[in-house]
Amino acid sequence: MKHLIIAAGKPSLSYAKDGVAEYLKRLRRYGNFEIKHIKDGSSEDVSARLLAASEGCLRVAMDERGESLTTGELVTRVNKWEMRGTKRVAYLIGASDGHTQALRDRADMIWGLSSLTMMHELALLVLVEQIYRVHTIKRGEPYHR
Ligand SMILES: C[S@@+](CC[C@H](N)C(=O)[O-])C[C@H]1O[C@@H](n2cnc3c(N)ncnc32)[C@H](O)[C@@H]1O
Repeated sequence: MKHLIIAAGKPSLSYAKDGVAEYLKRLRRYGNFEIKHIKDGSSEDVSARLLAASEGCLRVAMDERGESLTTGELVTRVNKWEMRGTKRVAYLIGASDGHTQALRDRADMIWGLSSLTMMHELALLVLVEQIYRVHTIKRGEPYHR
């Protein structure tokens, strides 16, 4: 299953950029992971671009008001998607004013990393760390302890 992360705006915080690059590098040996940065703008424009870029994917809208999962529950969710034959999952990180209702309505899941509002680049970093953590758990590797 391919994991595609789509985020609005180019990364500008060097520490977040470095962290994301590090986890993406580590993830290489676990499968197919990609981060796509789309043009920033209003919620309407960004949500429309996120929907277009995630066509055909199982959509996970990242949102602080979303469902809260433990890492173990996330492993179960990823396993379930794989067992159902999902080919591509897209995690959607929104603009400064968040996602539109139209995007929420078309999401298969709305996931909150915490109930704190984070800058989109920090949300991206926490997201890739969790995706990395999930894959080390699936392989029985010690990182997750
Ligand atoms: C600055 S936040 C937008 C906050 C905006 N006020 C809202 O109502 O959604 C930019 C993006 O980062 C992501 N984000 C920020 N905090 C998050 C969290 N705790 N969980 C999941 N995603 C988060 C979301 O995708 C959000 O659209």
